[in-house]
Amino acid sequence: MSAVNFATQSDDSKICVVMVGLPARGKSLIAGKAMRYLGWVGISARVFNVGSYRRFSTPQPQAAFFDPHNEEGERMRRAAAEAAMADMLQWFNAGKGVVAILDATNSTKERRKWIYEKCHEAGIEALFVESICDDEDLIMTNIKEVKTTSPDYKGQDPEVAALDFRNRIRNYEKVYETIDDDEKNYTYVKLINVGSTVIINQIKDYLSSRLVYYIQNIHIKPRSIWLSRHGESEFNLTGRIGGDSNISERGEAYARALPELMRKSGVPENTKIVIWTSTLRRTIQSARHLKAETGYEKLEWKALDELDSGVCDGLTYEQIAEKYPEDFAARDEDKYNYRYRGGESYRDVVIRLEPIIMELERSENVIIVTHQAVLRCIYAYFMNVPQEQSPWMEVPLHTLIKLTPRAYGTEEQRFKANIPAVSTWRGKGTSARHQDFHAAEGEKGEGTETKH
Ligand SMILES: Nc1ncnc2c1ncn2[C@@H]1O[C@H](COP(=O)(O)OP(=O)(O)OP(=O)(O)O)[C@@H](O)[C@H]1O
Repeated sequence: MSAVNFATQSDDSKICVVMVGLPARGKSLIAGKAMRYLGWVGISARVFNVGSYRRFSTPQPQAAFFDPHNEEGERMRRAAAEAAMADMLQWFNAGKGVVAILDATNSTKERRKWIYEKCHEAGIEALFVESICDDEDLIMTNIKEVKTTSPDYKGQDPEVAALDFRNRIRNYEKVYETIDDDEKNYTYVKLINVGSTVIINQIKDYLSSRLVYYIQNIHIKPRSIWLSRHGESEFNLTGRIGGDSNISERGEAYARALPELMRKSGVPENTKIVIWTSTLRRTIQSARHLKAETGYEKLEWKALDELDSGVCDGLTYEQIAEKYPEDFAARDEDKYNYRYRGGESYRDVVIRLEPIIMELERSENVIIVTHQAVLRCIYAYFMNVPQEQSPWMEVPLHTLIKLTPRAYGTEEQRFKANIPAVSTWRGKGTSARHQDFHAAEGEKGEGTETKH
């Protein structure tokens, strides 16, 4: 494997991201997203959630359990933290772990000192991430949105659960200590009111700085991201890959249908949407009517250009199998890592898409009109699709995918334009099925699904 990513570029540091903050400050959301992002770029990461360890002994505690004067509660919470720490150290010792995320309130200086020392002894860099939020309305919304449905309150009245959770927070507030000058030797980032102010201290290595950059870009404003391949192209019709061909007549019909398809997918009133395309003709042409009819701002990104198929550019899969049989087989064997001669692999595409993902995290509503391989990589990021699976996913032509991020997952809806197109999907060990003229064949219909 010749691919390089930022995991291998950086030193071989092991990092423990230590979440800090009162309950309902988005710690688990940040932890979950960071893990998904790291997995996508190929870095082995795992979340150790102290709450789930505590649930073994105390599945449904009441607010009083978290009272600092409750000795029994304190002892059990300490035991849960120790068990999570032990598992984390064992995971690092087993050799494959690069980033562990310790998801708990870690609300006192004493607790953080204990974590810091444990990590230090084991040669692990501790990176503290504190989320501070004093917006009472937002906290109440958070409680109602995610806490009343937590396993801690299973089967309980949501109103009673919300009140109990509020009291749980009050108990934590009694002992909570924000990270301050006493801890100035630690590496930390403080996110205040969902990143409207960010304080960064003592970041030492490349991986930590990438992580901090990612975390500080996260926002929680409601928004959607729409994904579409370009309309059917002339190359699609002849089964050739790569190139910079125009869209076909049916591709043009899709381009005309796209504004209506967007409306059908549900665009909230007065929503500003930005169109992103690649620099290749087929995506620009596919977004042309959408831009003209809506007046949405449009950006062209080189990073969204299709996977570069090098010497195979302009060939059909049959021709590739004939001319480069070994390469064809090698690609089937490990499609994610296979790099076309003089071209790219999926792994290379993910690396060049990293700034796109960062920008997407910062952005609100965006429609991305791009290419099959690029779309698979972007989709894999949002839907947490494993690397070995993502290059084989079917992303049909003339279909709009709407992704809506929720607190702990992304909701997906697909909208098909009723315009036939060739299928460019190729199963392992076969040549392209580009002769199949049924965009809708065997696909998932319109529907909603949430993945975590
Ligand atoms: N930086 C933030 N500040 C405040 N709220 C946030 C932030 N990030 C995400 N949220 C919101 O917080 C809610 C998720 O809460 P989450 O479960 O992640 O909190 P938590 O801090 O892990 O709580 P707990 O300590 O109970 O596990 C979501 O509704 C999300 O929109």
